[in-house]
Amino acid sequence: MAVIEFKQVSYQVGDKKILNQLDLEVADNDYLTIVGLSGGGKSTILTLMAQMISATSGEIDFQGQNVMELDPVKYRREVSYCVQRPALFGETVEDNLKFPAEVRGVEYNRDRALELMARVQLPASMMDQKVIEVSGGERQRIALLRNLMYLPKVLLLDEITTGLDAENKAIVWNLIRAVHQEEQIAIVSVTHDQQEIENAEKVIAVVDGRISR
Ligand SMILES: Nc1ncnc2c1ncn2[C@@H]1O[C@H](COP(=O)(O)OP(=O)(O)OP(=O)(O)O)[C@@H](O)[C@H]1O
Repeated sequence: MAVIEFKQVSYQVGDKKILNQLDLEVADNDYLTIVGLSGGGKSTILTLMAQMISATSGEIDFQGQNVMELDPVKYRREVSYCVQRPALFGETVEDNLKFPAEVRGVEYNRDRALELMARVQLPASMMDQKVIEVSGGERQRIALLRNLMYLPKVLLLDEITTGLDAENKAIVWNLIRAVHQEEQIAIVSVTHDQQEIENAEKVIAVVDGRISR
């Protein structure tokens, strides 16, 4: 079954057609990699999936229901969006891992946070580290853990390993592949990374706002 489905989705700003009558399906356990030249519309597809913006025309469904009819707060818990060079919140690393519990009004699960930290090779001692003191690679890993404290149905990744070194990239991809396989989370990843593209399960190329087949 499709977890996200685009039906003839267009996105236009002024006279500029950014996406043109796009049909696209993300199945329950897909790992979809979106590629294409710069400016083709890849990030726009992700921001539409994340409901940061709304389609100009057409319909986007989540598990068979029009997203326009769904509660945006609940939707964002199911469809989680991670960007390149994400901002960290609060003062410490742990503030970021507490945040998902705070917005849900539930108790923070420190064991879960520590388990995730270990999976991306961050020591427990880093919990108290100030966010302004973490490196770019650490920041990307911490932000990704924030997305995974509560497992979404779909994880949207916008060039999240761009600018990271090979070691950091491998750590990040290992966790993503693991949650995809173990927890059956659908992944939609926009990338220019050659290695990621070579290892991709399903690739979609976007050219001038359309899927090129
Ligand atoms: N709000 C907006 N107003 C005007 N133009 C926009 C807006 N959002 C996106 N665009 C334009 O739409 C096109 C597609 O942008 P998008 O960011 O989706 O491309 P992309 O394929 O992700 O590119 P890149 O690989 O460089 O990140 C670009 O030409 C961009 O300038």
